[in-house]
Order: sequence, then C-alpha cells, then structure tokens
Amino acid sequence: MKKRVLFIINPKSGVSRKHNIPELISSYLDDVKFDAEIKFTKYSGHGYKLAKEAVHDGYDVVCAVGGDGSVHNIGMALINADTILAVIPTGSGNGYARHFDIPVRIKQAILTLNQMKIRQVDVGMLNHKYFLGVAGFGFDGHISGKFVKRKKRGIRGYILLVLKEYFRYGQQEFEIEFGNGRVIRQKAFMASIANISEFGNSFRISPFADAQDGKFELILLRKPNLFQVPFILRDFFKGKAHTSRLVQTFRFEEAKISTKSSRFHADGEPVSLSNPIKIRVQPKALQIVVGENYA
Ligand SMILES: Nc1ncnc2c1ncn2[C@@H]1O[C@H](COP(=O)(O)OP(=O)(O)OP(=O)(O)O)[C@@H](O)[C@H]1O
Repeated sequence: MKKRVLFIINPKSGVSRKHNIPELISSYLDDVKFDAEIKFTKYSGHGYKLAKEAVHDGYDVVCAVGGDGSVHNIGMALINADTILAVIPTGSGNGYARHFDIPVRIKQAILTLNQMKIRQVDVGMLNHKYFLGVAGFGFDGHISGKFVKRKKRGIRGYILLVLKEYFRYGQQEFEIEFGNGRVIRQKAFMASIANISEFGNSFRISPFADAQDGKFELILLRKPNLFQVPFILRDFFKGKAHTSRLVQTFRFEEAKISTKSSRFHADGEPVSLSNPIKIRVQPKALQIVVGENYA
C-alpha cells in the first residue's frame, strides 16, 4: 500500500525561493511508494498545527521543508506518534538534517526520502518544552532571540549579528546539578545541550553526540578573548572544540540548571523558561527518515 506523505513548506526559510519545490517533488518522489500532498505555512507556528492535523488524519510521513526552526515546530507534533518525520533542508543552517546525513540539495533529499531508512531517535525536554537537536543558554540563546526578530534569514546576517553581540555579551553564572548528584557552579559564555552534533553549517558543537544513545552532552564555553575567537571558531568547524581549554563537556541523562540568564533556545527557536530548568531525555520518542550513510 502507498504511504501518505504531507510536505509542509516554510516559504520564509533560508534565502532561496521555494516556488519550484512542488515541481521537484512531483519529478523525483517515487509515486509507486507515496501519495503526496503539499501545504505551505502561512505564519510562524503554523507548521505545528498542520503536522498535528496530519497525525490525526493518519499520515505515514510528514516532511518538514525548511530549516531547524521548521523541523522543531513540525517534529514536536510527531513525538510519540506513529507518523514519521522527514526533512528537506531549505534553511540557513540545517543542523538537524546535516547530523542525520540528509543531503542539503533538494533533489537529493527527495531521493533520500524515497529510501525510507528510518531510525528512532531521542528528543529532549526543558521543563515542559521539547527540543530535538540542540538547546542553549547564554550567548546562543541571546542570539536566537535577536535573530528571530530579523526579517532576513541567511548565514551572512547571522555572522554579522554574532560579531556585533559578542562585544556586548558577558559570561553568566550557571549552577548545574546532574542526575547522579554531581553539582558544578561555573561562569560560562554559552551552555549548550546537544542531542546532535551541530548547530548548522557544520558548526560542530558536540562532534560525538549520538541521538540514539539516551544521553545528552552539556558543552560549557568560557568567553574567548578577541585573539582566541578565530581559533575557537576553527576548532568548532573542524569538530575539535572539545580539545580547547575554553570548553568543558559533560554527558548526562538528567540535569537541573539554574541561571540568571533569561534567554534560551530550543533548536534555534527562542523559548521562555523558569528557573531551575530540568533537562530530561525522552529516549527514542521520534521516528525520522535518515540519509543513506547514517548509522
Ligand atoms: N509562513 C511563515 N511566515 C513567517 N514565519 C514562518 C512561516 N512559516 C514558518 N515560519 C517560522 O520561520 C522561522 C524560521 O524558519 P526555519 O528555521 O525553517 O528557517 P531558517 O531560520 O532559515 O533555518 P535554520 O533554522 O536552519 O537556520 C521558524 O520560527 C518558523 O516558525
């Protein structure tokens, strides 16, 4: 029997136009395997509503056509459901797709969906809010709060924003209590919780993160001085930041974080949370279509 797939396209994601995507889907999606329907989001948060309806209507697959924000919104509706998440990455960073070896070229991503190689992956909870890939406190939470207000997407605008805000933003105090009772108190520029390896654009915050191991990694970054910035950036892009003296990494299943910082993000989407923030893994709570070389 054919599988029913709903494509949810975010027309605002990334910088390229999305008008030819329906044509590419009709050219390259295997119509022996799938019955396809296509919808465009009309506002922020619309993806979640459309995906919830698709679960209710018994769709086999919902394909998020967008960046990590779209994957976040749509994926949240598929947690603990029978409907499978697929991704055609058209965002600015596409960290989630890159982690799972989903090609960033649209035609190749559709051909990958045809293979239907499925894995069950972990998701995370920050108090009662879900995240799928990376959540963050401190500088990256601050940046996502600012970036979401910008009309223009794209990596150039993102880099300019990061440079501007770097000079304004200092370290925050964090108290972290892990599930095993260990407590650390520390100042950090950024504290990231990683279920997957990267933020997007191959910026590898946690190169060894495994979304199927029931664990997360906490990455604490001390503020680099201006001289250290190019080196730490190079290390993140090369997947070697864990070797830097500025970085500490902890693996855990459960933790509680207290911080005065008020900016947080879940998959790059700003979220508001109240202290202390309880972080928990929901093991294998989401089914996704992965790329052919993903383990
Ligand atoms: N029709 C729409 N109008 C305005 N905003 C939308 C619309 N559809 C979705 N959005 C919002 O756009 C935001 C950004 O989308 P998305 O993450 O897909 O792209 P991106 O930011 O360019 O990519 P990335 O997250 O990989 O950098 C999300 O918060 C999403 O909710």
